[in-house]
Amino acid sequence: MRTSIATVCLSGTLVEKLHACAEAGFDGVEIFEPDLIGSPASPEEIVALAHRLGLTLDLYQPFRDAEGVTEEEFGDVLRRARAKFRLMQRLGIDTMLVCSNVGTATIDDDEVSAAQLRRLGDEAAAHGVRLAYEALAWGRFVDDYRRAWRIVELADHPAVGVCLDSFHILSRGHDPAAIEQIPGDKIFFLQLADAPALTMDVLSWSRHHRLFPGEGAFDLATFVGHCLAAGYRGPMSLEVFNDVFRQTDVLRTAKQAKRSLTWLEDQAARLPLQHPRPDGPVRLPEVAPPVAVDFVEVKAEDTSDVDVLLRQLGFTFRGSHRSKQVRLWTQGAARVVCNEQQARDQPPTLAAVGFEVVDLATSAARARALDAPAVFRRTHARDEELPTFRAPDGTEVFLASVARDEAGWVTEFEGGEEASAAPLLTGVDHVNLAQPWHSYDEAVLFYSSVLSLESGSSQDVAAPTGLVRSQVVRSNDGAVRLALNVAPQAFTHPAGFPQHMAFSTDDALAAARAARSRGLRPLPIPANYYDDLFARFDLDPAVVEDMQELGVLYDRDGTGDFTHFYTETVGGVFLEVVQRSGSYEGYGATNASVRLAAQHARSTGA
Ligand SMILES: O=C(O)c1ccc(O)c(O)c1
Ligand SMILES: [Mg+2]
Repeated sequence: MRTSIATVCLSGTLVEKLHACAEAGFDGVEIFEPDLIGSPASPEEIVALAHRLGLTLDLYQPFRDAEGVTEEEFGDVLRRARAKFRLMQRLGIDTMLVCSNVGTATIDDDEVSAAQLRRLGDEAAAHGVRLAYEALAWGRFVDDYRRAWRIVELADHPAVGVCLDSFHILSRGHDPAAIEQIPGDKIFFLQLADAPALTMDVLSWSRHHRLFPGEGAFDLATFVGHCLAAGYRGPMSLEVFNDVFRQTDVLRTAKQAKRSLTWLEDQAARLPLQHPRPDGPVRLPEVAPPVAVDFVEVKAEDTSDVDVLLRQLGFTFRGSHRSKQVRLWTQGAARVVCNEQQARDQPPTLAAVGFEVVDLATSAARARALDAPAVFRRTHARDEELPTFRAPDGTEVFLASVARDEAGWVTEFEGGEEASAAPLLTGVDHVNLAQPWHSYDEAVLFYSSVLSLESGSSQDVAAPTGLVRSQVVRSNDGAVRLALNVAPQAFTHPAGFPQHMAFSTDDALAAARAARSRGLRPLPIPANYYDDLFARFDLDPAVVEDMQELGVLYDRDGTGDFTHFYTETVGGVFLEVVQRSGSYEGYGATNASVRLAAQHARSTGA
């Protein structure tokens, strides 16, 4: 399907925006009026540039406060509209978005609004223009797309149709199913935006927090499905007002936007549609989510502090790579690679995560179809070249075939020991990746779309230096879980906000005891925490005493419980050991804020 994007989604000047939209692969743009008014380029220059870039100009917007006004006021509406129609002729744009009246409406009467839109339609038609009437969620009288359609139906004018904007419909909780009652050729335009689930007034929500599809909580696939079933034939266009995207790199945001539409088109294509259109929607290569984390890589000039922690947690040193400065540690199914190549002056960070996928070729094709940037580096652990992509946070994502011959690359490591036959730690439970504030939403979309993971709701965890926003993307069966955390702004030092990997165990207390016997000093947890544990849960005092002694934390909900402990942080990395019982699916959010305070105390000595 044709793709389009409103210029308001992006940072920069109108000319910069057009270049970025074209480079990201959009077919067209919506010209957001303030971008044009503020541009030194004439309408004719904009047309020439768009033509040269291969972009169509699909929509001019917005035209405000047109209907439901007094006759006297309407005279001025017509005067304003004529000026805009002449401008649109210069721009060669044939569709103008008219949003429902917010500021000047005094007449709450569909007949009056319809008659005014009809007269505006006559004027538009005389200029070769059509009007797409959009119900803003905060419109004075018209704030529901079903009412906007009723007015358009009453107006009964060939140049008057509706514009459907997912935000205005889904933010109000309006059922999009009635879209199917609108004839497809009366849906003149379709604007798409996602948004996080927030409880706030819709105007602020819309103007500051919209997201690209796949980054928020709206069910946009179903929404688009209704539009396609209605017979909509126009472009899928993005209209996202967002405080972050207004200031991030224009090309990067445009590419993220395009990825979101590619993902959404695929989601919509999966729905059984009554009226599939001849030009799509296009499917992506379909892949199952990864079945496991293959390995996690720590990179540093000197990883020896991490090696010590791994040894204390019971990992076995499996050897050094025969040709590279890389060491392999394993325990159960968990593999950690310590990489000292090309890391001069770098403290330890989580640099890469490998994922085991069932169908390597198709997973790589999907990543490429979503324009995931390829990384070319010699794989540290094997001679075969694994498909590798760079996530928005800089993490390198390796794809490895679950069916490959494991012995192959492990034998490239020499001088190591035999893996333990009875490991206390059994695998990787989750990997926690710190996100720069400006690429968090992009990361949610990247990991969920490229790896076919599902994103849950986001949570805020209090730290002494700020709130840490956290969202998990995971496979349905929980075998792969990534926790994406936005670091508070205070974390600007080189190691950044600490990241961690959590290993699973069937007995966290035993694992903590064994680690202690190997010299591990767990992250110290305040006594107050254990006093509070008694208040939260009816626990055996002897068990809590053990927990306190070993720095072990505990959580429980209606589904099961969670017992876990943390190592100290080295550079930008720490390790966690977790035991899930019953069907507990959380991450101990209450405990995470205790952990953040403890880490803060350790780093400041306070
Ligand atoms: O926030 C606004 O005013 C506004 C303007 C035009 C739109 O298409 C829209 O959805 C919102
Ligand atoms: Mg809109």
